[in-house]
Amino acid sequence: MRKICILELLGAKKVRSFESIRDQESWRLVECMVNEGKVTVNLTKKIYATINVIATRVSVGSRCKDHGMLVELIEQVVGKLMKLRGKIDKMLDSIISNHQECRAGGGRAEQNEDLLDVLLRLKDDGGLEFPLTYDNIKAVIMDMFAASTDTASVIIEWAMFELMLNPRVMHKLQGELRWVLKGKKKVYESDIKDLDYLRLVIKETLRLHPPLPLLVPRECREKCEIGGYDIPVNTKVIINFWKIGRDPDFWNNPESFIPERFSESLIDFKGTHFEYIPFGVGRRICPGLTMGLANVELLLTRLLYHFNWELPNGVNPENLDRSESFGATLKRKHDLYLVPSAYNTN
Ligand code: HEM
Repeated sequence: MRKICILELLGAKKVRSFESIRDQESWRLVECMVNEGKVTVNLTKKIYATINVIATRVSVGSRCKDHGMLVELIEQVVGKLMKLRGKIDKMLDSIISNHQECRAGGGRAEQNEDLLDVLLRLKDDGGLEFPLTYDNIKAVIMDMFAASTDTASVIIEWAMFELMLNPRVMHKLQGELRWVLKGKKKVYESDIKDLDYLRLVIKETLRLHPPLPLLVPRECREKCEIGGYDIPVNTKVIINFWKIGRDPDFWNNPESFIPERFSESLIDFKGTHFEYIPFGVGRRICPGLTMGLANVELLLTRLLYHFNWELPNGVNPENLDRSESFGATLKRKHDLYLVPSAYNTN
């Protein structure tokens, strides 16, 4: 299944094929905020809703009549897994049969397939070492929703938080965006390749605020010794990347938000530099890295290029709340409220 994810679902070509979905949904958010004018917005909710719709459309297309309901149920699913399982299962059954009807009528061209189309095609084609069942397919679709929504939205939110706290970085980043994009009325994904500082800002955000701070648990396959302690075989090992990312042995001024620290450095997040593993490492490294970054880069760029941002009345950077919530994903404890004013959108 991991092989299918990497080769068929989450590879660079497939990620590129969803460019128009990322474009439409992040632009919908820009237009909505431009229309609302200069008022305080709950940015947490807006980012989450946008990323969520992108994840849903990418996974099962927009043909699902129960879309809104599905999104709501998925939000609740983490806490109430067993109770909601039956409901979600039914809904996924109905989405699957819609897709099958479409396939029976000739189906979609390969470049227009959503992830569910790909999985159904692989199932029908046969020839897989382990044939796919509908339960397998439903489980993967649920994983795609869950793994792509929280991760990308919390990165964007923490990046916005750090930028409000660090006006120097905000100024430099918006300077880069507006210099490179030279008055464009709308930013596209193809513009993003030239935004070097944006990439450093995302990297630094991932260091201080990794969405999955403890990665996924592992098990020791061999007995070993670490720091004088004997670790028996089969011990569950949890890697605390949050702590590693702030370890003064590896990072100068670890608590400060300094994107430039990555500019002359070869450190990247592909899992070979163990001091920096926001996407994990080894055989279980995140297969959705390209898809996740594509979502983060476009939405963040549009939020920063098309708007200037202020704190709501009465809030100073010093009392911006930085509390984290407890859970598998490192979310903010409280929603982030900011005031956008539109820049160069008409
Ligand atoms: C940009 C945001 C993302 C971040 C920071 C992130 C981070 C991670 C991390 C840290 C792991 C655990 C890796 C390990 O323990 O070595 C992981 C696993 C995983 N991620 Fe992501 N992820 C992101 C986006 C996505 C997306 C968009 C998808 C799918 C559409 C995805 C699918 C998965 C899956 C299926 C696994 C489990 C892989 C396995 O256990 O073999 N992720 N991710």
